[in-house]
Amino acid sequence: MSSDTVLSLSGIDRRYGQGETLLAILKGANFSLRSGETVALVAPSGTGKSTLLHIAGLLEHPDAGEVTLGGQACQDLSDERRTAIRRNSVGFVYQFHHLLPEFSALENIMMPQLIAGLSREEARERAAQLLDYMRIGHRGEHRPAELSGGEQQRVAIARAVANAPLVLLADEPTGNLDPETASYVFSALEALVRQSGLAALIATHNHDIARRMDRCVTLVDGQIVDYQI
Ligand SMILES: Nc1ncnc2c1ncn2[C@@H]1O[C@H](COP(=O)(O)OP(=O)(O)OP(=O)(O)O)[C@@H](O)[C@H]1O
Repeated sequence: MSSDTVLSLSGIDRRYGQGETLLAILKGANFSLRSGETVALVAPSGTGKSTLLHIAGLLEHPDAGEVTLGGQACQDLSDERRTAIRRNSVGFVYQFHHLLPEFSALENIMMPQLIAGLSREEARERAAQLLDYMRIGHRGEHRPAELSGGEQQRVAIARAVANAPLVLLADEPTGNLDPETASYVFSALEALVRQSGLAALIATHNHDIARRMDRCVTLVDGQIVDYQI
């Protein structure tokens, strides 16, 4: 593993079901992501993109193999330790925003920072900066339901990077938006990732988005392989 590798997956197996319903989704999959690198994961529906992101982000255990995040091998760690590493090292963005409905945009972005131990003042300042960066600084006091889909997703992106993670994992981050809004929101995400030097693995069906990444990979028969668009 090279010294600037921030995420590596090695020999990952993941199966669901058993007997006649056994589905082998990942079969000895290998992947590594370097510091500051952006990678698109483009693969047909049902081939295991979400599964792969969940395993990479320590939300799910593989049946075999090792996930190394920031140089730390994670497979045999306790759930508490895995949760701590996930909180510090990984930012997630999903297709649907998953913002907490009863909190304002600003509070949603503050939340992971407060959990990480920052003071309210520090968290608020960083959240406000991120909202400004995403060009929705004026919507900070609004709750998610009062925001448009594109605005909600920009808040979710800001929340994902609020703790300055090592890696951003995004699962169809603009999949729920119309093409024009998707392009705008993705540009905001890309600018944020590039500006902060974040490494990102982004699952998308959108080839225009995938082309903007440093490289593309796909899933073929449970393996992660390079993909040319
Ligand atoms: N908990 C589970 N139990 C059983 N099967 C599952 C489970 N989670 C996922 N699968 C199956 O594993 C396969 C891969 O699912 P996954 O969600 O990773 O695919 P995907 O490539 O992200 O799909 P999409 O592009 O449609 O979101 C699918 O066939 C799915 O039905």
